[in-house]
Amino acid sequence: MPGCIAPSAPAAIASPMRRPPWRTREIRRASMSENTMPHNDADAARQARLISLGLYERSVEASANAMMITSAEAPEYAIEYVNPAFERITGYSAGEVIGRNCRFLQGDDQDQPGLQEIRRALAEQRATNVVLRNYRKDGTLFWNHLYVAPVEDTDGAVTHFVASQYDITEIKSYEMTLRHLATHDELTGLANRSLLNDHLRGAMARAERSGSQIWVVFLDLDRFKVFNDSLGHMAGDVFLMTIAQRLQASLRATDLVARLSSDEFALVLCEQPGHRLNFLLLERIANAVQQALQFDRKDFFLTCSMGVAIYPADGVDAEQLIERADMAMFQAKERGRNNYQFYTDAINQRALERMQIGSALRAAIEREEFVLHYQPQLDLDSGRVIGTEALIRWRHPEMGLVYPDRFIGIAEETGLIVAIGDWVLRTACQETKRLQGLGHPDLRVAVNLSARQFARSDLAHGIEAALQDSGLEPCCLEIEITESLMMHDVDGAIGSLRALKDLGVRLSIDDFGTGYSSLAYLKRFPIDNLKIDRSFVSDIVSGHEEAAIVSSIISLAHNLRLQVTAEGVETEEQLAYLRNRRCNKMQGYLFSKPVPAEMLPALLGACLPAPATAL
Ligand SMILES: Nc1nc2c(ncn2[C@@H]2O[C@@H]3COP(=O)(O)O[C@H]4[C@@H](O)[C@H](n5cnc6c(=O)[nH]c(N)nc65)O[C@@H]4COP(=O)(O)O[C@H]3[C@H]2O)c(=O)[nH]1
Repeated sequence: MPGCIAPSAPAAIASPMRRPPWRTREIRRASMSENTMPHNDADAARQARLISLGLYERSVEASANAMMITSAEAPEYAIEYVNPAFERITGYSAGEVIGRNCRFLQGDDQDQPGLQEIRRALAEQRATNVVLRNYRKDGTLFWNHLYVAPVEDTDGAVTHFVASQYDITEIKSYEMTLRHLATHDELTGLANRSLLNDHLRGAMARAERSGSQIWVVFLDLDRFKVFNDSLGHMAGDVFLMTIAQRLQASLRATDLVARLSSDEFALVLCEQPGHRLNFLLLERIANAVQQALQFDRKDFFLTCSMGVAIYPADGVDAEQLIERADMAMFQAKERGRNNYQFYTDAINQRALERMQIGSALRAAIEREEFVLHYQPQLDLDSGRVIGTEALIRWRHPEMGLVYPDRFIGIAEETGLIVAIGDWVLRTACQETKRLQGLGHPDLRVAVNLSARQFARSDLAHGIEAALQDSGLEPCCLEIEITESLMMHDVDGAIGSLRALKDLGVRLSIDDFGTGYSSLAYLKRFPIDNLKIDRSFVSDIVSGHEEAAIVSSIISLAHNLRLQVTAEGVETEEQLAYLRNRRCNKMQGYLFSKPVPAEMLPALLGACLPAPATAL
């Protein structure tokens, strides 16, 4: 049989034979019937006739499947007969194989579970079937579904084994293709999440035995979406394939790289004896990602953020390790991207809080737990309040007053920001209209818009509805959009801004100076106002660089006929500096913190002190 029992003595080489030497149970019965059974037994007579015609023999010869008959004598089980199909499939002639044990069909590939089953079946003289990897004479692999059965003589003693072989290579390769598809990412050919989980579980079992560590790295490409959206999906695919190859090239063969979703990858790094895992490996990975990517004969550069969870310290099951590495990656993103973070309990705590906030936010909309505070904005020439900025707060039943930095990002991720933003817009318009009726007819209000709101096609329609329902004049509403939000898709932003401008509302760029505005774009945006970010204002008196930036923003804005608002003004010195540079408006704790709507009337009549001597 293929692969049976190691020979101890050389096999007796029988002469090549074509005649099958067996008698199966039926044949035996039939042949007996010729001599011993009554002539009126029609079945027995038919059997006997078939034998006399040599039909069995010729059928075996004609079979499309390989057939082989071996002696039942251990240990060699020498081949006594092979049919023409065997010769065709294996490439061996009958003369080359007769007398040999058939283990040559497996070559060096002897460690196959099927072979052990065959050995057992031969020893126990019973039938069995197994699948084996066999090799043709020219060395090529074929998958063999082998069926083996004992053949008895007239006395019931097993004298031979007969084996029929089915070449199932095609089915196997189809099966393997299906398995590959089910466990690999189609675009990059990397492992997918299911293979990652299996691999990680295996690696953990090995690491437990050897007492070594595993690092699970969650890697996310920074701003990949911007590239994908602006250059097109073809460029995105090229980048992903290149990065997949680079990641694989920067790791060892025992490590694994998987692609989890569009621009997310997971790496399983296993410690090898004498080589501790260390941060240099992470730097090598970051460096591989950072190399120039080519598309359309141009160079592009991407960075990545990574989170690391360590087995066994940070978790002992695969899903948990991946999840914790993901949390750490999120922290790396929050810390400004292009860096890596190791998982800590504090990160877990933050992630839990984010989850709690996320689910509580849903209920907050229905329970009307949000409230707007308003921070006055003042004209620096007259010193008078000309408007306010509406800033959302959440009156959480247990957490108390929650500030937007803790929940706006989560609302943005979950999509709840659309409903929240709509509420802010309507409430700000209504409350401002009410204040106008209290003797401040020109009072304006500025409202922040999030990325998701800005991306909605019905944005202008929503704003128009809020204005109509409240009765507020469009010129009294200022929409604030952050600089980075507009730079993601400049042409799209220009289109959306024009639609808003057509309504008659004022437009302002928030946090100006923190993004990466190309100043060339600025004049293409139909905007009215630039708000200088608080981080520059806070250092204008002490920091030369910040002062120079603020000065340049003001003159740039004036050249483009835009107004400028400085936010976060806290001191008289800052105010004096801004007045001196002819900044138009200010907002900050120096005059007032954001206050509830009820407290605004008392502030609206107040004034900034008159300018002192110029700086
Ligand atoms: N240290 C200091 N801080 C000052 C001073 N003057 C004003 N601030 C704070 O600076 C932030 C100004 O708002 P922002 O830049 O639009 O930044 C806002 C805005 O981006 C976002 N946000 C607030 N309300 C909304 C909203 O209704 N919708 C959206 N999408 N975002 C909002 O949350 C951010 C933070 O809001 P707040 O916590 O209210 O923080 C406010 C305000 O309280 C000052 O003199 N010193």
